Amino acid sequence: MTSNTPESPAAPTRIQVAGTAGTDPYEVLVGRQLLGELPGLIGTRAKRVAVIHPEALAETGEALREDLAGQGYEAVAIQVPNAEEAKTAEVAAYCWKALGQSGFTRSDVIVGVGGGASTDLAGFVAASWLRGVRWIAVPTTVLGMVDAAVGGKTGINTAEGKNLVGAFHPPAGVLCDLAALDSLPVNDFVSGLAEVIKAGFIADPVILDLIESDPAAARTPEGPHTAELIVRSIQVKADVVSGDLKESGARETLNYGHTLAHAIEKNERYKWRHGAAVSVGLVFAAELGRFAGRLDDATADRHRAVLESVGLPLTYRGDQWPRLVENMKVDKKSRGDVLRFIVLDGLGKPAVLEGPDPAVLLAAYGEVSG
Ligand SMILES: NC(=O)c1ccc[n+]([C@@H]2O[C@H](COP(=O)([O-])OP(=O)(O)OC[C@H]3O[C@@H](n4cnc5c(N)ncnc54)[C@H](O)[C@@H]3O)[C@@H](O)[C@H]2O)c1
Ligand SMILES: O=C(O)C(=O)C[C@@H](O)[C@H](O)[C@H](O)COP(=O)(O)O
Ligand SMILES: [Zn+2]
Repeated sequence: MTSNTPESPAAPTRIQVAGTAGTDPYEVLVGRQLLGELPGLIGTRAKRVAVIHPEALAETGEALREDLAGQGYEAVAIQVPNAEEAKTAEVAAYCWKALGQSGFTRSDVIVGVGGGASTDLAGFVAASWLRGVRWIAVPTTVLGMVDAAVGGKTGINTAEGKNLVGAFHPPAGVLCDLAALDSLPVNDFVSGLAEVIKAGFIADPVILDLIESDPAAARTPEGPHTAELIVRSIQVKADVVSGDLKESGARETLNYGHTLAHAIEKNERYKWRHGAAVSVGLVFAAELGRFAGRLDDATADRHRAVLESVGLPLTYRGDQWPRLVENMKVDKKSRGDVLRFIVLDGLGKPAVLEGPDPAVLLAAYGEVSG
């Protein structure tokens, strides 16, 4: 990837997401200085635009609001808490109130700016307001760009579990401005790499090769492969959701590592970053595949090695297993009382493991107990 000057940004990479289940297709753009794309995505019918952004991006949110107001829209900025504190029914209700007070109609548009938590909330507000208004995602974290903003899963958490309330409501477009990553704290940058590595294991091993070639560089926005890692991961997600928006089959593979990850997040009252929990969940899923006799040792071991090389966690508290099993029961892949996991039958070969023997589950957990 070549660098570009402020005067002449290189043309963005465009990744297509097909419309399925009666939804429209859309594009994910990756590049720099992409906000000029917003008016085209907002369209001519909108009179009002609501910019939902986290506290950490107060200046960005206000600048965007001013810019849109300068273009003639009635623009409001709705500031929400950072991270998982935004993914609550109370914050969604706060957003609904702001939309109601601004007279927001079905032809108006929401712009969700921020990390995955902010775009999950903004998308959910868009899905629920007037039973669905258009929205545009402007992800500003690695994780948001490669995963959360793409694919139309929107939602909030409840005390009982992660993302338990939500809707499939794809955006009209996704703008990934790589410059946003410059202000991201390193822990948040690295946390996003867990989903990048997930994409590598389930579908695109070149991702793993690129990270393994220089793990220290992979931890930074300036890394030589950062843009390629992001584009490749988005392509993996786009390919899957283009064929299965509502997770009736192939989309479950994107949940690799998430059954345990979400149980950990709930156990930590959503104070852990999602990517950190996914990292532990990926090691667990690899061990589960190995103990179930489905995954070879080399590929299972590679999980631990590549995750550790970028500084992601590999273990969780050994004494929490009974609580984690309880938490996993509300995983969205569960059917009745049967737990279902995504495991690998080999590199790039994700598959479902249904109702594993509790002894196998415990053995796999033994490998991630710290
Ligand atoms: N919908 C999906 O398909 C999907 C996929 C993966 C993850 N998710 C969700 O995404 C969330 C995690 O997203 P995340 O890792 O982006 O975390 P996050 O949204 O919590 O963001 C992390 C922190 O960084 C701040 N921030 C965001 N952009 C910044 C920037 N450019 N500079 C400085 N600070 C910035 C945020 O305000 C927050 O405090 C979880 O809730 C997870 O469930 C959803
Ligand atoms: O897009 C998907 O599908 C995924 O599973 C991607 C996950 O990385 C993401 O964390 C998603 O929000 C999890 O969904 P959930 O349905 O298990 O809540
Ligand atoms: Zn995830």
